[in-house]
Amino acid sequence: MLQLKNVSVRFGGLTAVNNVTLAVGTQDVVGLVGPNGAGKTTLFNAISGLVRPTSGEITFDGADVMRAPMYKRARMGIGRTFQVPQPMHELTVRQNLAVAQRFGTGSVDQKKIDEILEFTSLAGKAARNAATELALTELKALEVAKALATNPKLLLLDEVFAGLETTGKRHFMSMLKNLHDKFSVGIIIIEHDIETISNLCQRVAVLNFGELIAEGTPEEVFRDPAVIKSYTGGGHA
Ligand SMILES: Nc1ncnc2c1ncn2[C@@H]1O[C@H](COP(=O)(O)OP(=O)(O)OP(=O)(O)O)[C@@H](O)[C@H]1O
Repeated sequence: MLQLKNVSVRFGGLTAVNNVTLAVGTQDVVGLVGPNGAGKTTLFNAISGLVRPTSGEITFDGADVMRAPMYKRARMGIGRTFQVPQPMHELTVRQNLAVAQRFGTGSVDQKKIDEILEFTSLAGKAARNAATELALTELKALEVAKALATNPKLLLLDEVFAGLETTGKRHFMSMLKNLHDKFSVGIIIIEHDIETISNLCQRVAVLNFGELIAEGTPEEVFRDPAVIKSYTGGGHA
């Protein structure tokens, strides 16, 4: 469904993503890992339309999306979260979901919003101000809820576990484990914790200095010497 072919993103002299080729289907839950600065978020930005690749091809359900703006990609089914939660200020949790839903689908469906609020354990917080009245775990859940409200076929999750305490992490883990089945979405998840990735994903892709250096099952990838070297600061594999 998502197909990247030789995608590169350069910022001036820096190549943040280098010639990446990757395919992800609706049934896939793929972990995207790699050291800090490896290009993971930039790759998400390229897929969701926040940055334009310098070269390469991106197709979604067979359609070329390289020049499509973010909202068009959202309407085609590419949803995402941001590393730092970005609730819309002055709006309640429910209103945040309604805005996200309109962005992604063109209309508002309160029944679907109720379902998402329930799934993300935010039903009791629906009337709260999203920017000022939520704890970090709830803000992170709202990021996922907003992405779900856009009705994605493919969901890009950017470090949703970051900063959470053990209980919050456990809660998120069980939510994400059900997410794929409940909403029939493919998932690409950026996450640093190897155990979390191994728990959630059937496949892992590893970036290092913008290059895809390994792809396979968690067992295969995390014992690959090139991957271990990249994680232990060995630089270019
Ligand atoms: N808008 C930008 N302008 C210039 N350089 C950028 C921009 N966005 C990212 N970069 C650079 O591109 C490289 C890749 O960054 P990116 O945030 O994609 O890495 P990452 O793998 O997501 O890192 P982390 O795990 O720390 O979030 C870094 O060197 C970063 O400084």
